[in-house]
Amino acid sequence: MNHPRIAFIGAGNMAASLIGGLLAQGTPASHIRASDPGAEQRAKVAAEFGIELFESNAEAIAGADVVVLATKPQVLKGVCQSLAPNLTTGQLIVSIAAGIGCASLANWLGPRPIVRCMPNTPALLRQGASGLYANTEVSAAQRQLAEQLLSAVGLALWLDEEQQIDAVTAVSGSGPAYFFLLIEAMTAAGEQLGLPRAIAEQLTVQTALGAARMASESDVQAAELRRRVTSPNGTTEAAIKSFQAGGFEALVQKALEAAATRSAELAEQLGQ
Ligand SMILES: NC(=O)C1=CN([C@@H]2O[C@H](COP(=O)(O)OP(=O)(O)OC[C@H]3O[C@@H](n4cnc5c(N)ncnc54)[C@H](OP(=O)(O)O)[C@@H]3O)[C@@H](O)[C@H]2O)C=CC1
Ligand SMILES: O=C(O)[C@@H]1CCC=N1
Repeated sequence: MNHPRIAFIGAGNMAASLIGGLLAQGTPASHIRASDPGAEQRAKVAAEFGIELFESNAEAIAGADVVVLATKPQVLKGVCQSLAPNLTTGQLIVSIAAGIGCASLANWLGPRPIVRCMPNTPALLRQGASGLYANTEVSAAQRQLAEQLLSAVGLALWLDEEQQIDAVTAVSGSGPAYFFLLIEAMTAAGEQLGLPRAIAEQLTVQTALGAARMASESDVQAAELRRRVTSPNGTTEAAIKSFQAGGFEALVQKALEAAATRSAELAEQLGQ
C-alpha cells in the first residue's frame, strides 16, 4: 500500500487520536510527523507513538503530502499565516478545526487545495466518524487522499455543503462527550441505587458498547431495538417515561443546536 506522508500541526488530543488510529491501521511511524510548541507534549507524543516531533511547524511539513491543521481554532490564523510561505504546491491541507471555513483558511494560506474535516476522538481505536468537505482547488486524487486518511480511522463521509460541517460538529465531533456524560450519569445513578462504583461503571460501559454494536450491526432501526427492550408496563417503560417527562428529546435537540451555533460563532469571531 502507498502510504502518504502526513504532518500534524499541533499534537494535542485530536491529533493524537488520529495518529494512534493511523498507526494501528498500518501507516508507518516514519510517515507521520507532528509539531507542537510544548516540549512536554512533544516528548509525550513521541514516546507514545514513536513518531518524530518538531518545535518548528515549517520543519514538520517538509516533504509531507498532507498537512493536518490540528491546533485550536483560536490560534489557527497565526499558524496559517506563518506556515503559508513554507507550503509547497501539491501539499493538501486538511483542517480539523471547529468553525473555521475554507474561505478563511484560503485567505490566510493563499489559494490551495483544502479539505475541511470534522473527526472525533474514537479515531484512536479506528472507530471514528468524520464529515469532509473539499474546496474547488482539491483534485480528484487529493480527494481520494483525504478519504484514505480519514477512512483509515473510521467512517468518513463527504458533505455537499460546507455549512453542514456545523451539524457534523454537533452530532459526531462533540458527540463522544455526550455519550461519556451519559456513562458518567448512569454510573453515578447505579451507585446511588446500591451498586459498588466499579460494577456500576463496568455494566454501564458494556451496555453502551452492546447497544452501539446492535444499532450499528443489525438491520433494525434504533426505535425498534428500543421497543424490543421495553416490555409493556415494565421497568424500561418506567425509565423512558421519566426521561420523556423531563423533555429528553427536546433537550438533545437544544444541546446539538448549541454546539452548531457555537461552531458558526467561532467562524464569525475567528474567521476574519
Ligand atoms: N478534541 C476533539 O474531540 C476534537 C477536536 N477537533 C478540533 O481539533 C483541534 C484541536 O483540538 P484538541 O486536540 O482538542 O486541542 P488541544 O489543545 O489538545 O491540541 C492543540 C495542540 O496544538 C498546540 N499548539 C498551540 N499553538 C500551536 C502552534 N502555533 N503551532 C503548533 N501547535 C500549536 C497546543 O499546544 P499548547 O497546549 O501548548 O497551546 C496543543 O498541544 C481544534 O481545532 C478542535 O476544534 C475536532 C474534532 C474533535
Ligand atoms: O469542543 C470542541 O470545540 C471540539 C470540536 C468538536 C469536539 N471538540
